[in-house]
Amino acid sequence: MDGNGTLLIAGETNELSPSLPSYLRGNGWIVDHAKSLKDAIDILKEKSHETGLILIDDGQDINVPDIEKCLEESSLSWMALIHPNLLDNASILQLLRKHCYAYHVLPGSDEQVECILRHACAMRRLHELQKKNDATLIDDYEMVGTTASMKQLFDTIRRVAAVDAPVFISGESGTGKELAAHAIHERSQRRDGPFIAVNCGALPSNLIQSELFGHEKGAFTGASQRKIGKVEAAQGGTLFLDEIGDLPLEMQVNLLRFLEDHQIQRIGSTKEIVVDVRILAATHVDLEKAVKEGRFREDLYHRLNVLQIFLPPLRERQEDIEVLARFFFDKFANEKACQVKGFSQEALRLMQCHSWPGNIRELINRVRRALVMCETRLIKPEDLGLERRQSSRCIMTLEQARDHAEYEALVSALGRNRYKIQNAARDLGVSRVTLYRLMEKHHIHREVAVV
Ligand SMILES: Nc1ncnc2c1ncn2[C@@H]1O[C@H](COP(=O)(O)OP(=O)(O)OP(=O)(O)O)[C@@H](O)[C@H]1O
Repeated sequence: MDGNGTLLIAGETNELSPSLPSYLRGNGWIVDHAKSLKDAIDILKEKSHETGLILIDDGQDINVPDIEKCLEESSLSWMALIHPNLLDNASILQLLRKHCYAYHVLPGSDEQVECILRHACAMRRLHELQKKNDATLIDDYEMVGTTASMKQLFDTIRRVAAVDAPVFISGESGTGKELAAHAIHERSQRRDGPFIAVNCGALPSNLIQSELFGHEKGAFTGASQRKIGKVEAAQGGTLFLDEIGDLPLEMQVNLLRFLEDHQIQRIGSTKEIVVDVRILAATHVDLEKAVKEGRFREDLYHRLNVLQIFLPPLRERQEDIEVLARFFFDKFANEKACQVKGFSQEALRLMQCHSWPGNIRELINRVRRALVMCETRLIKPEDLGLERRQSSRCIMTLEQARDHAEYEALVSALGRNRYKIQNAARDLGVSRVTLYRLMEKHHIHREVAVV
């Protein structure tokens, strides 16, 4: 590790290793020392450290929730120094597993402790470096993307944000249409005005008129109050009309009229109100087809379709899958300290092969689920709910294809022979020793195998 690491020591060192802080300082560490957990939490709130050393002695009343609070306060790399008696304490062991990079049982020499701290600090720096590399790929509205199509999209967003014309955003469900609309608004001159989103598909047809344009008190049965519609609420800002393809034909006429004269009338009123909004519309259906089939007005289509943005499906953005997965992993893992450190190679490979019908929304859900399900340091395919079965759309090198075929042949022979090693080995034309070696290579568990 190059340079000095920053370290917070939490706990009283006097009886344990009185020389430790000065030893570490002497070796170039920048050390803060909090004698109590409460002081440690206060310091962590103010200052960031790369590494933490928490001392858990047996003599005191062990307060597990307080220790956990301290370990969760910051995402630094923790090492624990614990009294040997605590190795029987299930809650302490769970804390170590969940929050610490490493632990050492007392007594530990200053050299040993420093060696572990150096590793912890190096891992922390590696993690930060990777985050920084990924972060450079994140646009400033938290839209992640590395592929050429995403870079082009970010560029288009910047361009369309600079003008005030309507934008038509298309793309499959979950590809980020609403996020793109937000990004346009945030970069436009209207950023200080409201951003109002309306899901045209979710509105019952009898309420759409009032929802969009508002109504006066007593305009119809049940209209006990004046209601400002979404269009008026977006005054000075941006109105995002999601699922515009689901807007009933009669409402399409009203919307077209508004787009032409920028005036609305609340139901039950004859007063024209001028509303200055920018319209962004989105759909996941083929609107041109809807126009051809007479379900969508052609004049409205052309009004909305001045500028276009297309959000590509995730399966066509292979390089983005891993970057996005890591982005959401960091986002959710940081919400709570957890023992999961990343994705296994197999999980990453299967993510590349999956067709992602739900696009980024599906990826988010799978990563969240994996963080809950995962019981090891690395997320496995099953934690993500992805099958090990290979999808035909995955791009593989010859070596990967061979590897995969080998795995499939092993699993199928073992399954056919109910995990009887001798029989499976005979079917495969290999020795038992070779079969064992191959099972180990592919992480096929021997516990279920019968010799
Ligand atoms: N490039 C991206 N980087 C980071 N997060 C993204 C990106 N694109 C989409 N997301 C996230 O994915 C989720 C789905 O995005 P969004 O709601 O914008 O999709 P949509 O296309 O509008 O979906 P629908 O058609 O179902 O309304 C959101 O949580 C959004 O923040």
